[in-house]
Amino acid sequence: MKTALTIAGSDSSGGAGIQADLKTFSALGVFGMSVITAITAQNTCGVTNIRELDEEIIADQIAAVYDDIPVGAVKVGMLSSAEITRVVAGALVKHGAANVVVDPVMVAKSGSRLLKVEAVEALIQFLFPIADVVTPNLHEAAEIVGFPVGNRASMERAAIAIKAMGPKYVVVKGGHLPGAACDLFYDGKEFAYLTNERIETKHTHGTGCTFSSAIAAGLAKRMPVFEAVAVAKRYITVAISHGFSLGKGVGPTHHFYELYSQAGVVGDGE
Ligand SMILES: Nc1ncnc2c1ncn2[C@@H]1O[C@H](COP(=O)(O)OP(=O)(O)OP(=O)(O)O)[C@@H](O)[C@H]1O
Ligand SMILES: Cc1ncc(CO)c(N)n1
Repeated sequence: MKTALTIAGSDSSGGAGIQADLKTFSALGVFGMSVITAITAQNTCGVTNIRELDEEIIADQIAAVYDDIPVGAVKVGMLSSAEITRVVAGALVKHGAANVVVDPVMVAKSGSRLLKVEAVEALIQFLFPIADVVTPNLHEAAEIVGFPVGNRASMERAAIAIKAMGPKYVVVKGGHLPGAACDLFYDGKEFAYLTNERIETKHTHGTGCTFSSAIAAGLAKRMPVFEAVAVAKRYITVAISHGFSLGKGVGPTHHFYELYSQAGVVGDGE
C-alpha cells in the first residue's frame, strides 16, 4: 500500500486543510495519515477562530508516524507560527522525510491569516531547503520574494528566486490570474506551463490544498515529479468542475473516486 502524510491545519467544514488532503489521498488510491498543527473553526463563509497545537504534540505525532510506518510522501500545509514551522522542519529532517511537498499556506480565501507574517522567514529558512516541491499561489509567491507576481514574466522571476531558496522544484499556481488557469513548473533549468481553461465557479474552497496533496499522492506512487504535477493538475481541474454549492459561501471541490477513475487520474493503490 502506498502511503502519504499531511501535516496541516484542520478545517471544520471539510473543504480545505487536513480534510481535503485526506479525501484527495483516498480518491487517488493512497493511504492517508495526518499530523494536525492547528484547529480552525471554519466554514464556507470564513474562519472564526484558530487554535494552534503545542509543539510537543506536533513533534510527537510526526514521530509516531515515522517511527512505525513507511511514509511515501508528505505534504505540509498550514503551519500558523514560526515555532511550529521550526519544529515541523526539524522533525522531518530527524526522520529523513522524502518526497516533501510544501504548500506555503498564508491566507484563507476568506482573507484570514493562516501563517503569521513573522513566520514567513522561518518557512523560507527551515522548510524550503528540505522541500522537493513548493507550490505558492500568486499572493504567496509575492510575499516570499518581495515583489508583485501577477503575470507570466513575474511568475518566472519568482520561480527563479524561490528555487534559489532551496527546493528542488517550484510550481507557481496561476489560479488567481485573469484568463486561463495557468501554473508554472520550474526545475531550475526550464519552465513548463500547465494550462487549463478557467472554470467559471465560485466553489473553489480548498483548491490549493487539494492540488498539493494530489502532487504528494503522485510522488507516493513514485511518479516522476513533473508527471505527479501534471496528474494533480488534471485532478484539481475535475475537482473544481464538480465543485458544488454547500453552505452559504464558497463551496468545496469534489473528491469522488468514480469521477477520477473516469477522468483517468487514478492509478492502482498497490
Ligand atoms: N476557476 C478555476 N478553474 C480552473 N482551475 C483553477 C481555478 N481556480 C484555481 N485553479 C487551479 O487550481 C489549483 C490551485 O490554485 P489556486 O491558485 O486556486 O491555489 P490557492 O490560491 O493556493 O488555493 P487556496 O485558496 O485553497 O489556498 C491550480 O492548479 C490552479 O490553476
Ligand atoms: C486549515 C486550512 N488550511 C489551508 C487552507 C487554504 O486556504 C484553509 N482555508 N484552511
